[in-house]
Amino acid sequence: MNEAEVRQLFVDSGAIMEGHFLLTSGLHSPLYVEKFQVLQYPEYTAKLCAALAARFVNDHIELVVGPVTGGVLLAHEVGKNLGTRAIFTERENGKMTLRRGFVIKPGERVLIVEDIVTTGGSVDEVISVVRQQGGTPVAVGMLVDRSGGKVDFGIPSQALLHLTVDTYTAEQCPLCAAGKPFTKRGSRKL
Ligand SMILES: O=P(O)(O)OC[C@H]1O[C@H](OP(=O)(O)OP(=O)(O)O)[C@H](O)[C@@H]1O
Ligand SMILES: O=C(O)c1cc(=O)[nH]c(=O)[nH]1
Ligand SMILES: [Mg+2]
Repeated sequence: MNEAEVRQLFVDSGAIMEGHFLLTSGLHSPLYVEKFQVLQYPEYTAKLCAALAARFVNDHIELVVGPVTGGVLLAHEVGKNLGTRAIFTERENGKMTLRRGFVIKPGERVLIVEDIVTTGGSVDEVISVVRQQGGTPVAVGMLVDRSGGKVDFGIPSQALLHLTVDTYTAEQCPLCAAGKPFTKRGSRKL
């Protein structure tokens, strides 16, 4: 899939939403990409993940890790394409962690996958978990990088779709200043 096809899939699925949103980073934004409007179709998830996995076929990936919620699906499908195990991280008392008895072997070469990246904070936390467990974070694969190319994980990264979207602190948010109420969509408890 090329970038235009990925963009069209997100638009046609109704994933691109306008309004006033509180993001997982605590930032506010007039645009939200509701990945599950796309991921609810297994056929689309499979196509996107095949395209993402293709970017990393020469990286000798041994394990794919993604953060809950979308990362569970993405890791599974990308791992299927790469012939690896697939596990996920989740937050415990707000801290990203590995549960469920998941183990990363020493030196294991890990691909981190993520659905939407805004600040890159969630991916950074997953990278830290992988390092703490003794694994080797090799690269990051994203469906959508909405940071305008600003994110830098210190390891190679690839995104299927690049967007540049405004984000604001609550204090600087023009939508707050205009009195427009915000909504919170993701699973993180803020
Ligand atoms: O780059 P960041 O600033 O960290 O933001 C991106 C993260 O926020 C969203 O997850 P969220 O925590 O809202 O939960 P969800 O995946 O369950 O929707 C999104 O799925 C990414 O994981
Ligand atoms: O930053 C976020 O929390 C976020 C932004 C976005 O567009 N979509 C999403 O699922 N999460
Ligand atoms: Mg998430």
